Amino acid sequence: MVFPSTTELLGIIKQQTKYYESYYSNEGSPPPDHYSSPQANERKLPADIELARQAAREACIQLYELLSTPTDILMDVAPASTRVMAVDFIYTHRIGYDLGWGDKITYRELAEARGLDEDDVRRMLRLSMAWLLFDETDDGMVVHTAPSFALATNTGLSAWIGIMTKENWPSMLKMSEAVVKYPGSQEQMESAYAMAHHLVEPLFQTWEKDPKRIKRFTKGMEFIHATFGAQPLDVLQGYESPDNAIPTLVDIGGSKGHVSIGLAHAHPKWKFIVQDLAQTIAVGEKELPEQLKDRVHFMVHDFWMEQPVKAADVYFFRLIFHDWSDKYSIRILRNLIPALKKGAKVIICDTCLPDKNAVSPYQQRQHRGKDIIMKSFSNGKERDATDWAALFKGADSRFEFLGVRLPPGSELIWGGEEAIIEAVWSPSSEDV
Ligand SMILES: C[S@@+](CC[C@H](N)C(=O)[O-])C[C@H]1O[C@@H](n2cnc3c(N)ncnc32)[C@H](O)[C@@H]1O
Repeated sequence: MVFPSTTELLGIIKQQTKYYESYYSNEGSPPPDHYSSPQANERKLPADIELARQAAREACIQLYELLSTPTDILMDVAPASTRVMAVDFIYTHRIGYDLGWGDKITYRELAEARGLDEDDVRRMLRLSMAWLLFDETDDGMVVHTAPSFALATNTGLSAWIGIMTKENWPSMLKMSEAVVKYPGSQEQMESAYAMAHHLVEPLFQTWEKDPKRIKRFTKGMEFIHATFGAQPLDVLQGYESPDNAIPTLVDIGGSKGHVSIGLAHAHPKWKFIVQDLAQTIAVGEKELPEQLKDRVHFMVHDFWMEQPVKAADVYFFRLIFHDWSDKYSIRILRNLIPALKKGAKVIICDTCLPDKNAVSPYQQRQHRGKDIIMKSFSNGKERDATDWAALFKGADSRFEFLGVRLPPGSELIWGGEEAIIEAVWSPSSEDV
């Protein structure tokens, strides 16, 4: 891979930042910073401006790394881990979760409200401030910055941070041990996560017995979908029923139905059946908007069992297969077969890894990071286009692989573009 020079990177930064800033200067205001209001920071930018912002950000990181010595690169691990610690501290103790934007509070009040030592809180928050979370006023009071306010008030973002620090972080530190103990394992119970959390049964069953974890996970998944997900419209693009029949989509492992709900709004003719484990389905049923109750249904179904909904038009899986190794992913696909009618579509929304040299090392970092997080989590994996084709072929030759497409706008999804991976059930006439 050819890396841009410092001069080229400076050129990119200058050009892209100027373009990004032009959007604000046309409106007569500067771009927001970490101290600007939440409204200014949460504003959704037009696609071209957002792309310019991302390009400038990536070039800045590349420039920073180009100006780093080999020792610098390695020594950066220490501050990076203190950032995780600071975020975990705030999340764990809900520091500032009831502090309004612009409100001030003393360290003592923060500590007393959480039953913590004042000096511990001061030191942890001064570390957090160095990472742009909270600020201290001239008179020694604590106030929010835009990032700390976002963590405190965006329940989905907060849940996602909790998943990262409480669930993932301990398992990442077990990874090196797991690959020695269980080399090349495809088993969930042999994952770094299982080791770190001392699992006695598979993780989804473990979570099922812990309503707080289920709530955090469903909330976090909903946030990821709303913030980085492929737009529901694109998933069913080209699938409108030609004959006025009411088509059905089965959303397998659909959590609390956030994707099906989005799809239901976009496709008023379709019916949706969301399947998941019992606790998750209970959350979904409780939260389902009244006006969708006739078209979005929930069903407890374990995808290790045969699919009970026969002859649906689409069997949909979002962010399911990356949780599982090939051995288990093939099992999930095979459990569909008795239910499939000729022409039924299997639509998967998941990552499709780009070629190693097709994207910058910075973007590779996101993709490869996700791949190894899935390994540490459950010995799952992210797949490239060849892997996806092989998965369907390995499940059954009657799955005709239709390919992978990236929905419009996926280039805006930083490091996490969700591909749409499709197959059609095509038995030969003797098989039908
Ligand atoms: C990574 S989440 C994806 C959720 C949702 N599809 C989304 O895109 O936000 C995986 C989902 O699979 C569900 N799941 C795990 N094991 C399952 C099983 N054996 N049968 C059905 N669902 C299961 C989990 O409860 C969870 O909701």
